[in-house]
Amino acid sequence: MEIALIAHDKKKDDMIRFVTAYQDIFAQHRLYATGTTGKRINEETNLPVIRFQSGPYGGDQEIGALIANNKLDMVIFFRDPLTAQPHEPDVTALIRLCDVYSVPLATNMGTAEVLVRGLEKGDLQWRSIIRGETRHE
Ligand SMILES: O=C(CO)COP(=O)(O)O
Repeated sequence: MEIALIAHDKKKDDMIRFVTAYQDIFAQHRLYATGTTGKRINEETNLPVIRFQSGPYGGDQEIGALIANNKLDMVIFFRDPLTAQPHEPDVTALIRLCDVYSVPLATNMGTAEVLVRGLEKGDLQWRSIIRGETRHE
C-alpha cells in the first residue's frame, strides 16, 4: 500500500513514536510524507520515505495531487487543532480530497491505530467496494 504520513510541528514527536511503534508494519508499505515529517521519520526510524515539500510550501498539495491521481491508499495526518497554520486552506483541501476519493484518513493517533491494525490484518477493501466488486453480507 501507498501511505502518506504528515504531522504538524507540535505533533511530530507523536508521529515518530507512532511510526516507531508500528515500524514492522510500515516497513511493508511505501511511505510518502511532507518535507520535515519525512525527514524526521527517515532519520529516526531508518524507514525509506518519499518526501515532498514542507507543508507550508506546498507539500499538502503535492500529497493531494497523488490522491487525485489514485496513487495513495491511506493518509495519516496528525494535524494540530490548537495552532493556526498559514497554509490552513491546503490542509482543508487535502482532507477534502480524501473524502472525495474515499481515501482512509486518520487525523489523530486513535484513528491511525485502527487503520494500521486494519493494514496488518489486510482487510482494507475499500477500493474494491467502491468499484462494486465486493459484497459484504
Ligand atoms: O505542515 C504540514 C502539513 O500541513 C507538514 O509539513 P512538514 O512535514 O514539512 O512539517
